[in-house]
Amino acid sequence: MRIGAIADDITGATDLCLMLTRAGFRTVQVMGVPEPDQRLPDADAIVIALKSRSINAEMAVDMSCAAARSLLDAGAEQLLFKYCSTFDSTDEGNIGPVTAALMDVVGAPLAIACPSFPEAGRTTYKGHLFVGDQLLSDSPLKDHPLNPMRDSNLVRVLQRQTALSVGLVQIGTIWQGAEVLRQEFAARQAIGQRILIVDTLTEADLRTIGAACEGMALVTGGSGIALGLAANFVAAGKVTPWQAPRRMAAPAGRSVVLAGSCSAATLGQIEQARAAGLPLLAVDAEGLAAGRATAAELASWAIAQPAASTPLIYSSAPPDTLRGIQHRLGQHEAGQMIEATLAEVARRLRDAGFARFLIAGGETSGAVVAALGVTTLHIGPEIAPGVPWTRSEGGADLALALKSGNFGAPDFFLKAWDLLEPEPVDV
Ligand SMILES: Nc1ncnc2c1ncn2[C@@H]1O[C@H](COP(=O)(O)OP(=O)(O)O)[C@@H](O)[C@H]1O
Ligand SMILES: O=C(O)[C@@H](O)C(=O)COP(=O)(O)O
Repeated sequence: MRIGAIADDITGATDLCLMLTRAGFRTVQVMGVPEPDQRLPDADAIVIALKSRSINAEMAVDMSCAAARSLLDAGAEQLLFKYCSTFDSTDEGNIGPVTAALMDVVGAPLAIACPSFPEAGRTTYKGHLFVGDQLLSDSPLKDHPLNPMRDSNLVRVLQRQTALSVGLVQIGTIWQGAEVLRQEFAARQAIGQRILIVDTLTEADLRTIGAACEGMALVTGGSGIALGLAANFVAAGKVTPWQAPRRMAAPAGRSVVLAGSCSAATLGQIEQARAAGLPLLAVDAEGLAAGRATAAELASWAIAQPAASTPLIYSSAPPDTLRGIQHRLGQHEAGQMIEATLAEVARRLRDAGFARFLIAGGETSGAVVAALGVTTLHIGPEIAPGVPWTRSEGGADLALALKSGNFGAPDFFLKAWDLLEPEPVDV
């Protein structure tokens, strides 16, 4: 194994798997911290998907370190800690505490923090994160249900989370190339800086940063950073690039979309699906809390739709509605209740013969996949930047598209299915 990665949520993990696959790596996604006797699959990269983004920092540290140790035991040459390209975290963590703990695990004196993913519009300039043309703090991420991002200055955000000294390497240094950047890393280390936010505007910058990180035991960032890291192994002849298939064989069975993301992209995708005439059902959060609505009813509604249709069940709500629900039910309580409900719906639909699931939302996907008993995902074709089709192993045999709430074009819920082939075709 060349790269062993720990992702703080499941859609982030599939995003990273797709990036590594694109770079020619045979990549497998494993769900949760492996059991001590669990043999990890043979692959160029293994990505362990955790659900550690929004939990308490101590638990996130424990899980991440355990995952790191299992990757190192399985021979990983370089560790990557993958978090969101919008740096989703709170003042308590978990990016800072997990980075610091992983640095201890591998004995790294310095780590970079590079969330940028220019292809998805995430860039960093003078340490400020942009989402498209907006500062992070002006973007829809300011209204995220669990990790509202209201400060774009990543040095400031990260410094609030860790006692380690956080520095910034600006774009001008990156443009001087990998060798100068490596010297800059050494100079920063010499003055006591331990974690460096690195500016990134383009894919070329990611490649330069990746090249400068060759041989570093630990790198942290979004999926974009994997581009350059993987290229190092290919250039060194350690990985023979593999061409991923453009379509994927999917098990026979009905299709459904379950959306628990309240991100602007998901809200737009729901409206496009509505306009296209997909059968749609909104989850009544307050009804669930009061026992007036149940997962069983939601699942029965989907089962009753025409077999050839793709029903869509969503809890997604715009910021004002969301704030009202959270005010009445509690932020985490509401989130967990909805995650548990959509997970239960998924389990019931699987039992009723649904085999093709499109799930919108990282936390939502984590809850659904756990409920379905899936342990491993094989990466299939790219639906949109950051979102591949996957096929499951462990639990039932399913085609799963796990969409980060923020990703995908408005017609994502309509077009994703076009990449699936009926069996038999090799995955
Ligand atoms: N109507 C709602 N009211 C309150 N919380 C909600 C509602 N709909 C979804 N949520 C919660 O918001 C969170 C969305 O996070 P996530 O699934 O990671 O989406 P994203 O990928 O957009 O970040 C989940 O915990 C989900 O249960
Ligand atoms: O890096 C990204 O933007 C994604 O890979 C990701 O982590 C998104 O998280 P969710 O929006 O919670 O799915």
